[in-house]
Amino acid sequence: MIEVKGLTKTLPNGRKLLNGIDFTVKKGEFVGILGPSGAGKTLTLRCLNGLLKPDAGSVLVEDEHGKKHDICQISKKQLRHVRERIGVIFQGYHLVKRLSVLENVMIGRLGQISTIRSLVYGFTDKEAEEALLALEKVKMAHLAQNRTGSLSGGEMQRVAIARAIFQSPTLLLADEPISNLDPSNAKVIMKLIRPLSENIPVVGVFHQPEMTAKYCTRVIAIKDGQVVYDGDPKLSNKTLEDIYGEELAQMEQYEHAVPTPEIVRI
Ligand SMILES: Nc1ncnc2c1ncn2[C@@H]1O[C@H](COP(=O)(O)OP(=O)(O)OP(=O)(O)O)[C@@H](O)[C@H]1O
Repeated sequence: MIEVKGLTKTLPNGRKLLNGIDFTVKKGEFVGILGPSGAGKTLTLRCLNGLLKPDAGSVLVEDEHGKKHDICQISKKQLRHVRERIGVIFQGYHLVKRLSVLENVMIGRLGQISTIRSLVYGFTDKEAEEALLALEKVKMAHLAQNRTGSLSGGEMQRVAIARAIFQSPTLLLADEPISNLDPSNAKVIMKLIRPLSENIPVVGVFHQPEMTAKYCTRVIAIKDGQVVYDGDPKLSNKTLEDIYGEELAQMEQYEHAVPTPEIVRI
């Protein structure tokens, strides 16, 4: 479970970027955060990961033993430990292109092994097998030895998901994980993320209400640094208009303008 209470972030000039964000996400939930540009979605996600310290509020995250930590208050060392179990999937994948696919998956657990072992990539055969299993889950095991830089965007995101799975996370965060992908790859990624929420809470920032309606179990909308909607992932047109305002027309134009790509396997 992750419990977010009263997150507030204010600029020195008095502008409130986050203005009392509250929500709880339980195991079994895949929550999509929506909202217009500049609403505070990414800042919220960064607070959930301990990358940004709010001025006020708390973020309670469970470690692998089920113990809750307020990541806004704990020491840097404790935060490093908690973050070893927070899987994050990014829009830009964050993989090391010169390494193999399998090595990139193993990076997910580097923080959990001793410094000496990590310096020489000292993983055991059992760990390598587990990494391969993670790759099988995302249907990428056949490319385990390939150079990551040779993969397509959709394939890279699948490797990033395998890396997060190998981390044995207690929480999974996704920062616009499908924004760089064509519609068919975006669906593949959503279908891979959703079952992960059976065992851990999953929270992602998205720009595609049609995708969160289909794959998320719940949607939270943020506008002007505040939660303005929290509930059913299928939003009515009225709610979408309330959330996005004039941006909605641009989004609809964009959706209709995106051609379905031809998939040619080379
Ligand atoms: N370091 C910073 N200094 C000043 N303002 C910032 C900083 N980081 C973010 N902001 C502002 O905070 C607001 C919220 O930013 P955030 O990145 O969370 O938006 P967002 O909802 O993720 O938007 P988008 O969908 O466009 O990515 C924006 O107006 C942004 O310009």
